[in-house]
Amino acid sequence: MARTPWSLSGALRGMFAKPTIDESTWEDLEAALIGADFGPTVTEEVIDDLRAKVERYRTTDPKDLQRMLREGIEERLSKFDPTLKLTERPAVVLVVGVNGVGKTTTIGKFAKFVRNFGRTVVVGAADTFRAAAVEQLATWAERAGAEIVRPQHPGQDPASVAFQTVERAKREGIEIVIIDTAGRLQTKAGLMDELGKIRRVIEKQAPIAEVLLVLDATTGQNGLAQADAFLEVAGITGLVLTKLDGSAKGGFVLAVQERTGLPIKLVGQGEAIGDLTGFTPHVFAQNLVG
Ligand SMILES: Nc1nc2c(ncn2[C@@H]2O[C@H](COP(=O)(O)OP(=O)(O)OP(=O)(O)O)[C@@H](O)[C@H]2O)c(=O)[nH]1
Repeated sequence: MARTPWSLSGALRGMFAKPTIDESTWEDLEAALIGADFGPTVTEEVIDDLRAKVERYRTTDPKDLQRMLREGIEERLSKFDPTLKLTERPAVVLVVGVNGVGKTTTIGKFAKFVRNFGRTVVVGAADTFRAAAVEQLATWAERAGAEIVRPQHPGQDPASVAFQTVERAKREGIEIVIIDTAGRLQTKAGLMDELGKIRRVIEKQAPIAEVLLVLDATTGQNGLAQADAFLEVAGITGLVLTKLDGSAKGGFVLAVQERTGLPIKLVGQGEAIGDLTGFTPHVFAQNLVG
């Protein structure tokens, strides 16, 4: 498998090349985990757990340590359920996040992702203040083979666009609804008002299946702070990590789930329409640790 920029294999190479586990092994491991944005708490827990296992199994072989690290990370990642719940018809998905994290691109890729499973899709452009954003979304929708509902005039109430999108899905029997929302909201109260209103008008017609928060993996745990307001008010059901292809912060993937208590459901690793996948802990742990 191709090496990813977030793989630990480079940082751990020296350590696993040694004949036996010694004190410097633990120092190298700690530096590698901190460098990969696992954060101090997770790093300490992972190392304590590994030290205990090394002692219990009386091993001195770095290869065993590598396997135990991989299994330990997989186990922690697997505590969260990455399955998208899209069984309702229509299944309404709200997509939220701060500007620039890759929200529009993600919606385009996600539309394509569900189209690949043979589902019909309509996208709602409820980020109504920027005409350019609506056009960008329309381009992605077309590429994905999805319908789009646009605002009838700039600045139209986002909730009314969301309403019209769900209405159209019901009228035309479209299976999946994806609603784009504005990322540039100044205050938590403003965010709460706008998202609250969008939710209420949607729920008059259909339950909301998923609320996905998009996060940029290159900003890692620092970027998470910007999304705090969404975490507090938006009723998030899952996370989407974008730009993992350009990120050295593989540990963020574990840290973000544990810090938010929310599962990662989708991962973006490139700018092309096919560069979005579901999240599989086993595959991720394998690529991360080697
Ligand atoms: N390498 C890489 N680039 C990505 C990925 N996802 C998005 N991008 C890029 O990130 C930039 C921002 O993406 P947008 O989709 O416009 O982000 P947005 O959050 O909608 O931003 P606004 O439109 O400003 O709200 C674009 O240049 C995308 O091509 C990814 O998974 N990998």
